[in-house]
Amino acid sequence: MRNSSSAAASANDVMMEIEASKPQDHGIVVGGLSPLSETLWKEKTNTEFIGDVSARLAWKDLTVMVTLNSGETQNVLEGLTGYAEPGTFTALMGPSGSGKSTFLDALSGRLVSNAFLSGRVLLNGRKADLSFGTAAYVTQDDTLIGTLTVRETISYSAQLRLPDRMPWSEKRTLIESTIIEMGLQDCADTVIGNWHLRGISGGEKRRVSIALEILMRPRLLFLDEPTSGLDSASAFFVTQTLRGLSRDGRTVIASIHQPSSEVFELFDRLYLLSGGKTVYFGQASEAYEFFAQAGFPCPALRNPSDHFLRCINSDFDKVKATLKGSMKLRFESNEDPLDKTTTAEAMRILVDSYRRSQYSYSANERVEDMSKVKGTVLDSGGSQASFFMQSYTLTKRSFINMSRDFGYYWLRLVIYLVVTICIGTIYLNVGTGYSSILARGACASFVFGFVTFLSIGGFPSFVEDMKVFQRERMNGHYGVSAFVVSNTLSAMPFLILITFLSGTVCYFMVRLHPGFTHYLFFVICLYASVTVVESLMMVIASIVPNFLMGIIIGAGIQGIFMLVSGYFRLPNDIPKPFWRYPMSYLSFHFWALQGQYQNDLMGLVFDNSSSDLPKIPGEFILEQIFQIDLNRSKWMDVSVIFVMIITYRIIFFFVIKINEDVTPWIRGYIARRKMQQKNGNQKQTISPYGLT
Ligand SMILES: Nc1ncnc2c1ncn2[C@@H]1O[C@H](COP(=O)(O)OP(=O)(O)OP(=O)(O)O)[C@@H](O)[C@H]1O
Repeated sequence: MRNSSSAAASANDVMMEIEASKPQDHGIVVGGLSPLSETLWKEKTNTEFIGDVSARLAWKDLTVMVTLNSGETQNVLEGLTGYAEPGTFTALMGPSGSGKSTFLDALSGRLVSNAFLSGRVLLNGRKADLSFGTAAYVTQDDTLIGTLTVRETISYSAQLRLPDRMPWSEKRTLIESTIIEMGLQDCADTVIGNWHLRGISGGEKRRVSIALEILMRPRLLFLDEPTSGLDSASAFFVTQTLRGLSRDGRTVIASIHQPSSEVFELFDRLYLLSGGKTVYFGQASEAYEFFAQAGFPCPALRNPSDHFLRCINSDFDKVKATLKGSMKLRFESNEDPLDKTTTAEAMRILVDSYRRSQYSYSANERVEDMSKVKGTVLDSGGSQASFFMQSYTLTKRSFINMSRDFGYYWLRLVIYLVVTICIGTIYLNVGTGYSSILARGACASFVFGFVTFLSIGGFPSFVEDMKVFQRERMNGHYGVSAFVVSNTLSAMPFLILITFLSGTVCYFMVRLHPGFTHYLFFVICLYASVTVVESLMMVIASIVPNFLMGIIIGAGIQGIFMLVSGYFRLPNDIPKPFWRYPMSYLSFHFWALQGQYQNDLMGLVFDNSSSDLPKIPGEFILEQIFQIDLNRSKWMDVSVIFVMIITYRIIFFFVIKINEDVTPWIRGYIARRKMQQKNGNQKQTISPYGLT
């Protein structure tokens, strides 16, 4: 009874959360905030909160210039002027390579380092730095965690970003209302899907990606080709959802590739780009008229968006020329003006017509008006959750993912067990005869060399983790340190389980040195060795995000480390420069073998029962045959491996930081230098003023 009333209450909350942001009249709601959105935004705004947190975005004379490797510069966007208002859905269209993605990147502050922006981008009349969370940005690819359900994906994202002090009931209301808003109720408890789990459809995945970004109730939403790769019904559903989001007073800008006529009808405004220039900006419904006035009316029965793109896609010129050359195209008399002129010429006419048109004039006027009105400063600054909440949530999410993904650790556990059973049967009850001396050495070398090497198999999963991290990081969901901490902690239980089980099988089948501490050392050393390989592979994944290249590099590094471990060549015989110092000391195999040899042989006596040959103490073998320094404790050797794990984790942290902060700066600097040198050579000057 109590449960059902609380469920009803929470359902009411969810409906209130949605209802409050629905349009009240026939028109568009501006700044209509639900109760929870209002709480969130009150904390985010720098200026006095006046209830209106709508985003009015205007851009004037926006030009983006990129430097190419040769030092040449190229204008990708040229003098774009326009605006996007709350409650509207602006579609950005243009042929491939026309600059749509660059335009979205320029507006959202995500331009790559060799691209330079000039002109103004104003948010609510103020110069805006839109990076990290002020505006939400949904990228083209859906990098989601395949093992989580839709509801879990959104819930974890909420816990990662919503303030810690917000009660769970309120967080749940936001999560449920987001699920309803994106039409995901039917698949809320279905997994996203991966290589071995059948999951939700492509259109649903796209809606989950959008749901994650609207969770924090952003007022400005950028989407890069949200409908590409979807069938017409899914594309229509996604676009309809975006239009619905805009009707809640949000400002939505999306680049759309080849929309169907149903999808086209959902656009409020259309920004048509070709070769980086504005072909048309205005009401989507007035675009027909503009094209007709410019001399390119849309023929009856043709999809308007197909016609617009046909008029401005210069690739058609090349296609026509090729077909003409091969005599495949017969020219019949046709009334279509496009058949009488080249696309390049049509584009020139359209760009000129737009520049002189009423549409361009009124866009300029509106931009001027918008830049005079100073509104609320929208600066969300990304996640509002504390470092501990972020680390805890990421650890939990990552742990659940690892436990559900068969390929992450379970498969490795099976392989480890199979391999260690093989080792166990080959070295079964190895004994203390003379021949067991080399057998013990070889067994240790194989376990700490090849068996730990198998950890490389986790690399594809690390790469997937890095992709999710990069998307979430770009959108300001959490910090790098929280990611590194969670990544380390979540793997720990699995690695302990794998090494404990396989180490135990191997230890007792081979019957290595008897005694609990010896067994414990063997398992700890195996755990440390597998963890250090994982840490090394994580560093590689952060530098080389391609899994084939990463596996090859990881295998190469481990092969070299194995070579100098002291088994294939005895420590004192390894050439001193480079191989012994520093390579053997950098090799974790070296420390693992030194420790395990001591652990196994010290205290044992080897004899040969069939002859009168002398008994050989383990200490003698260690010093004289394996060249082990007995003054150093085996625990010291294993400690060195733990220090290596920490060092690799620190390197991992810094590599991510360098990738984020230093590399773009260096690339930008190089691009600028190349540009300056080129200009110097050509005795030209490109004004650096206004370039950012
Ligand atoms: N950083 C850059 N360096 C060099 N060239 C660039 C850079 N960014 C964009 N370009 C070039 O600018 C043009 C526009 O690229 P952009 O990705 O913005 O086009 P698009 O309209 O989004 O294309 P698509 O629809 O195929 O994704 C392309 O020719 C591209 O090669």
